[in-house]
Amino acid sequence: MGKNIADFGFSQLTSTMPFAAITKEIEAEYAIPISEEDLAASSMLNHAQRSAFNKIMQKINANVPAAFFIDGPGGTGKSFLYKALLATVRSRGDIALATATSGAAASILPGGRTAHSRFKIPLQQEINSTCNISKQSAISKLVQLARLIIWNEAAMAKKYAIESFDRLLKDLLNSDSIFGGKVIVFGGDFRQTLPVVRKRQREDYISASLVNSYLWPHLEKIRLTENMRARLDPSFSDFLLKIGDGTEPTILDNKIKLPSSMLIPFIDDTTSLNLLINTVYPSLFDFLTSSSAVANRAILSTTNETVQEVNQILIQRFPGQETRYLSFDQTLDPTKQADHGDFLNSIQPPGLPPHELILKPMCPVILLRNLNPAQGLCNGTRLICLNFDKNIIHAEISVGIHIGKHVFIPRIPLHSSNDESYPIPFKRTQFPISLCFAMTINKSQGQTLDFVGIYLKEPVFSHGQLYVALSRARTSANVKILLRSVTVHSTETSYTRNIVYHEILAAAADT
Ligand SMILES: Nc1ncnc2c1ncn2[C@@H]1O[C@H](COP(=O)(O)OP(=O)(O)OP(=O)(O)O)[C@@H](O)[C@H]1O
Repeated sequence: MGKNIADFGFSQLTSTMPFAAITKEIEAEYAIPISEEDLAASSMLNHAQRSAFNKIMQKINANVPAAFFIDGPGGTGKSFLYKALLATVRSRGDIALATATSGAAASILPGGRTAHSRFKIPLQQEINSTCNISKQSAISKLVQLARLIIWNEAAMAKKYAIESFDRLLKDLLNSDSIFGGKVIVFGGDFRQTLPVVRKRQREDYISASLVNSYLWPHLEKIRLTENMRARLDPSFSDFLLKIGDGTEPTILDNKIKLPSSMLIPFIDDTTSLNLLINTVYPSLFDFLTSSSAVANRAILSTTNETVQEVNQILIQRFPGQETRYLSFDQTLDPTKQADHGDFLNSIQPPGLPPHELILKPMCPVILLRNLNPAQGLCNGTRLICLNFDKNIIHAEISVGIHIGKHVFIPRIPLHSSNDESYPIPFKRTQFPISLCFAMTINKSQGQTLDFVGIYLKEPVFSHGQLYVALSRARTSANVKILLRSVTVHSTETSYTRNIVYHEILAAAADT
């Protein structure tokens, strides 16, 4: 599974520290495995990655304040660079904290946690919101010891979250310097999806973005440009960049034309969806023998409804005996239970597992909560189910550094979010997982997949979605898209909407 700091002869560090400082969090950081692959990454960097690596390591070595933003289109090796930095710093016996905006992006980094859970950043941020960490806390000690803090997918974070992180570090470290004088590496790509905002208005996305923060001018920008994911298919790489930059010409009704080689022909809804499913998953029996090969395939779609539609079809076709788990849904106000119980069973609020969870041995699922980040169980971790008990599911992690690890998933109470479209506050007791033959485009951000199906029953509805979906694959031959025909004229089935907020890209390019 790899080495940890102790294997590099630094175990004495913990024994020379004051006892009070040897907190659970610090021990957990020292126990993070350092894989041979990540250690070797620093010798495999391309020219721009190497220059970034050297610049950042120089600040760490000199122990001087620095705040960077690694800016690069999808696939240019931002995560690869973070892994090289984390492995290098950790192998010297130092602490490097790995965080990301989303659980899925955090799960890609060894020891990764969401920045919100690591720094107790309030989920509903306002201007001047503060993190809930005292100077005497374990996390405060961890921050003081950290030589490097990485925040991946920062373009997806609300500026107020990053501003409250800045205030937290200044407070914990008694410093007026930006981020308390630590070496901080943010990274992301403003071509990809932006922070989730309630009203989904263009101006709300723009004002919530880090590029509109007082911090943005203080971050030293480092640009990566070579698409390492799609380097074997340069014309695909160029096409992706045009989609991301919004420079692919719009032809019909403000839509772009997709290459016919990437399209699943539209015949009718059912036939074409079947074609897409059979192309992405030609043999579901393969799951029974090779969990990792098939775990790297997925159908991506825009909404939870279309994702569920595909997952339900696939679990029915999946071989094996099904186990059915029904959730127990309770209104927070017990007097409302009788009126709303059945209704709650019928709804599927974002972020909650379904009321009816149908699973089979070896089927792929995704975790919806941070259960135990140190053990690889983050919101976004993908798993393969093994055995089912009444209140526990035995599963195996199928991607990332904890791949192959056997884990147990408990049934737990989960609260609905404060979403206006679901006005009755309630809790659902269910396993915090959902099937992941299909997942939302937003959940796939940060992942490299062997084969990607894109199901656009409705066109994309926000900035960067089409780009994120397309850029998960390494070659154009490994992407198939199904566009639903809105009219009977089948010629229109090769056109789709691409939403790009040029003002965000312009602000991000302006250093
Ligand atoms: N220097 C390198 N040598 C070999 N492979 C590399 C190198 N840099 C990146 N890669 C590979 O290219 C793929 C994309 O890299 P990575 O996931 O780090 O990109 P990214 O910029 O983080 O992408 P995204 O923005 O989509 O999350 C990965 O499979 C990674 O292992």
